[in-house]
Amino acid sequence: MDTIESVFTTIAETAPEIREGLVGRREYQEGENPSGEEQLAADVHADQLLEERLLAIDGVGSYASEEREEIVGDGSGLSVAVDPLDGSSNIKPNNTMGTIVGIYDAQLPAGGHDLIGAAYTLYGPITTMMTAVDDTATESVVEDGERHTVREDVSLPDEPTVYGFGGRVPDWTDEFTDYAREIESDSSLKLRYGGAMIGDVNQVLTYGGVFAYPALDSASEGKLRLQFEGNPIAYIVESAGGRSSDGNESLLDVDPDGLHGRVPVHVGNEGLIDRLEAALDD
Ligand SMILES: O=P(O)(O)OC[C@H]1O[C@](O)(COP(=O)(O)O)[C@@H](O)[C@@H]1O
Ligand SMILES: [Mg+2]
Ligand SMILES: [Mg+2]
Repeated sequence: MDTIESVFTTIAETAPEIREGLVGRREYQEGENPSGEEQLAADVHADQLLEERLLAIDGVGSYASEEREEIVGDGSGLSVAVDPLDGSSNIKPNNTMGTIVGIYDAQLPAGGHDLIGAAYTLYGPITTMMTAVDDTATESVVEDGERHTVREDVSLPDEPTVYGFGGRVPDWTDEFTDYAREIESDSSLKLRYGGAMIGDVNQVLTYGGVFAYPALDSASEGKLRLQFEGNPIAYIVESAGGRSSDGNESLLDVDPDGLHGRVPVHVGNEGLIDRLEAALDD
């Protein structure tokens, strides 16, 4: 099995333990992650499991995660960049969460064009997984840590129907606000925002539409991290025939600003992202 497939298999095999490990780990603990955010015991538990399992894979030489300052490993072979638990603020209200992995054929921090594979697992009513390699996305149901393919060559529906925008409305820039008003008044689109990027992106990949966590007046780089969230999600959405943008260009073209650098994230149907870039260009 090649290293990319081994990473996907390891993420699927670890999913039940991460999911079961949520119980009893819903409290914030001492300390912050490198982005200055509080850490849940569940974040740290998932991070520890994934570091151990992924670094044990032949061909994986570096492990980095949003939960730890430094890269771990001997730097040989491929690098994996992980968001062990995306949407962890959703744990208390028992809403969706997920795990994201980007597989880079380069030392980190790296640009999106160094990605050779990406995946996420979604802990929803059931556990599903989206994997992307060689410009093709595949959706699986994960049962007892085993992947069962349910959608091959995933592609965004031509007629989009959902949108979800993060950040507080009063904090949106004027240009993004104009775009949001245009989207809200489009009768073919309805609001679907769950507070976990992975759940919101999976809706876009299922129904077609747009997800954004945009630049804010208070945070010009937005909230999401290029290495662990922006790049892998862009790789997956673009593999499904969609587009990604930091507001100006594909996220995969953005030069990394350190390991934990943030970036405005917009992903979805090509037409909706084209309209976003036009709106931000005004
Ligand atoms: O709470 P906010 O500001 O709406 O932010 C929601 C966003 O923050 C995140 O939860 C950040 O991810 P983490 O939970 O991995 O830190 C995204 O999943 C989500 O899109
Ligand atoms: Mg996240
Ligand atoms: Mg996280």
